[in-house]
Amino acid sequence: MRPTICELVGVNYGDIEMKERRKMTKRDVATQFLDSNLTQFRCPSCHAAFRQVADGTVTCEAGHAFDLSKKGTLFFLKAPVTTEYTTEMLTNRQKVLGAGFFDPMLKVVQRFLTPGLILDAGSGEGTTTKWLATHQPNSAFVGIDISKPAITLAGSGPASEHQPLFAVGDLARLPFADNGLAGLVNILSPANYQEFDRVLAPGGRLIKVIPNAHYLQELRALVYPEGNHATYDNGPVKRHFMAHYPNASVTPVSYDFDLTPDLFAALFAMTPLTWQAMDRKSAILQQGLTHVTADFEVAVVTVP
Ligand SMILES: C[S@@+](CC[C@H](N)C(=O)[O-])C[C@H]1O[C@@H](n2cnc3c(N)ncnc32)[C@H](O)[C@@H]1O
Ligand SMILES: [Zn+2]
Repeated sequence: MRPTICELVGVNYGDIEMKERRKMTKRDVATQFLDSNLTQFRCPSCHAAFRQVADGTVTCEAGHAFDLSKKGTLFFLKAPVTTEYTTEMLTNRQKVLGAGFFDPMLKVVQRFLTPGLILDAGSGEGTTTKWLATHQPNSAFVGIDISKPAITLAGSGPASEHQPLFAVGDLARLPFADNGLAGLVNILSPANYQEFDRVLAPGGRLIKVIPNAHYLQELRALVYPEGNHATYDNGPVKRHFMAHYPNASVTPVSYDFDLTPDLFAALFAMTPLTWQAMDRKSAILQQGLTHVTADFEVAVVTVP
């Protein structure tokens, strides 16, 4: 028998033929994902294993039940948490990232990934998770973010062939069993290294991306024309990471990204950085930028 596309690319979606998968709803796709990887998860409330996923609900051994939304997303928090990112900011972030702003950085992240189940911790509106899932088809990806509006956006649009599973959750209380993940990416987001160590398998990779000094420097210069805020100091975040993982390697990634007026407006609207300059918004938008610097450090460690 000829292999299906799923078998050819090696994604663990179970035995479902691709033409059957195309007829599935997003909730079905998420159910299939969970069913195929159920032992890798655990209940975020009581830490018991998940017993089953059926009728759109995943249930733990102790009876805690989590319903899949129509978008195939899960809600793993006790109560919603409000963050500084509004749906409008997240939509603009999706537009800028969708235009490829992070692509060269994500290519470097992808180089360090090994096949298996991979978590994007602090996935935001999901563009990074989807990009990695498409470019690393022999792995399965989960995106977790504490912001419900972010995960709602991540779950929007048609499900792709390599659809990640998205869940609202806290990266300090991850819904994963101990020592199961092949990889954990943590891009411009907060971290909890104790929890990351718990969920990573021996030999698993942690890849943390932090902004470097010149990240968005042209935008910073517009926002703070008089001050010394045009560069960003990643020292505290990097020192904290290196203290926990002294054997980590760090790869700098820096490039220029071209902006149209439309993309510049989206860039201005996607970050809290520009809140300082809301009173000068129309002047800044008129002045515009034709390009902006992307400057990161990609810190990688293989856990023992
Ligand atoms: C600057 S955004 C980066 C999002 C995405 N990685 C990206 O690069 O576009 C930081 C993200 O971390 C999320 N976050 C903050 N605290 C979190 C927590 N305790 N658990 C999960 N996500 C969290 C925020 O909701 C936000 O989406
Ligand atoms: Zn439970």
